[in-house]
Amino acid sequence: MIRQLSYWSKKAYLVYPIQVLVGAIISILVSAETLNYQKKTYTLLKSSNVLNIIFAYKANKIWPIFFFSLALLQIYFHYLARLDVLPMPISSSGTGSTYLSYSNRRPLLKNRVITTMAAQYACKFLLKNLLLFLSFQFIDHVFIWTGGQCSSGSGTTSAEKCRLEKGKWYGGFDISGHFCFLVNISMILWMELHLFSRFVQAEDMLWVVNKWVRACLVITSVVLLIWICILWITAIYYHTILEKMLGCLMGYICPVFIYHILPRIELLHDYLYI
Ligand SMILES: CCCCCCCCCCCCCCCC(=O)SCCNC(=O)CCNC(=O)[C@H](O)C(C)(C)COP(=O)(O)O
Ligand SMILES: Nc1ncnc2c1ncn2[C@@H]1O[C@H](COP(=O)(O)O)[C@@H](OP(=O)(O)O)[C@H]1O
Repeated sequence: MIRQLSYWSKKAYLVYPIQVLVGAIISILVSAETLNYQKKTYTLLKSSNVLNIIFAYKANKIWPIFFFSLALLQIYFHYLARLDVLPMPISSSGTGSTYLSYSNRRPLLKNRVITTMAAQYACKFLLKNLLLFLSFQFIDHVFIWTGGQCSSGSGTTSAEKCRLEKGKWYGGFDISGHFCFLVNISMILWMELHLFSRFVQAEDMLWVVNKWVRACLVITSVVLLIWICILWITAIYYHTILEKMLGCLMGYICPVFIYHILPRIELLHDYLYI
């Protein structure tokens, strides 16, 4: 399972542009009338469908659960890998395997591993929120500058606030918030799954992956697949091709900053990476 996860999490970044491309082809080949009829007929295609409500509009409430679960897993496995004596299962008096007691603990190194990685994940979380905040400021202002508005009459410049006011967000160039948001949060989890599976294999710690670890990885993967399903609907039934392309492109802002730029900031390297 770990090996498959390492492979698919490495390839995941290709899925979203392919969805935009396939969705564009379908939206060209299938008439707008047919797509609009299907959108109005099938519940799963409507904005109010339960998947969209729970896994898109409330994604900022569920995403931290998976992010910090993977963070804790990474910290735990890095902590174990830094111990001199890993807990090797040994047969005992028939009461199931017990573990060697840890020896040669190096408190300083143990603490440094935990504190450094905790700082790393705190920084990743803050950076994700900051970059998404700025991205949605950009998306919403482009919409307003291109003549868009909210039908609630409040004059809000936020699509989210407009929706909460039960208004209609119409009239402007509407870069896909679903693609921008769901690709960003998905790519962060894919990157964390990749880093974890690669570390477990590199440190030969596959035997530490118990049923609880596997359950965490499987549930996270299922949610990522649900977000891919939601984006198939977005890719086929919503937005213009350019709005989806730009939304998808903006979906890589967080992964690029967090996993390619941040690790290369020398000033922070000693504080965030071990
Ligand atoms: C190098 C060290 C860096 C550390 C960072 C230091 C600075 C930290 C500051 C962090 C705080 C930032 C303040 C902003 C906090 C937020 O606003 S977080 C929320 C960001 N916004 C989103 O996540 C928007 C999500 N969008 C939605 O949910 C949308 O409703 C939707 C689902 C995409 C649907 O879009 P519609 O257009 O409404 O259809
Ligand atoms: N997968 C999906 N399922 C249902 N509705 C979707 C969707 N993707 C986008 N939409 C809808 O398309 C509109 C623009 O979405 P976004 O800008 O976030 O990509 C939003 O509708 P509303 O305008 O009714 O809120 C959103 O709910």
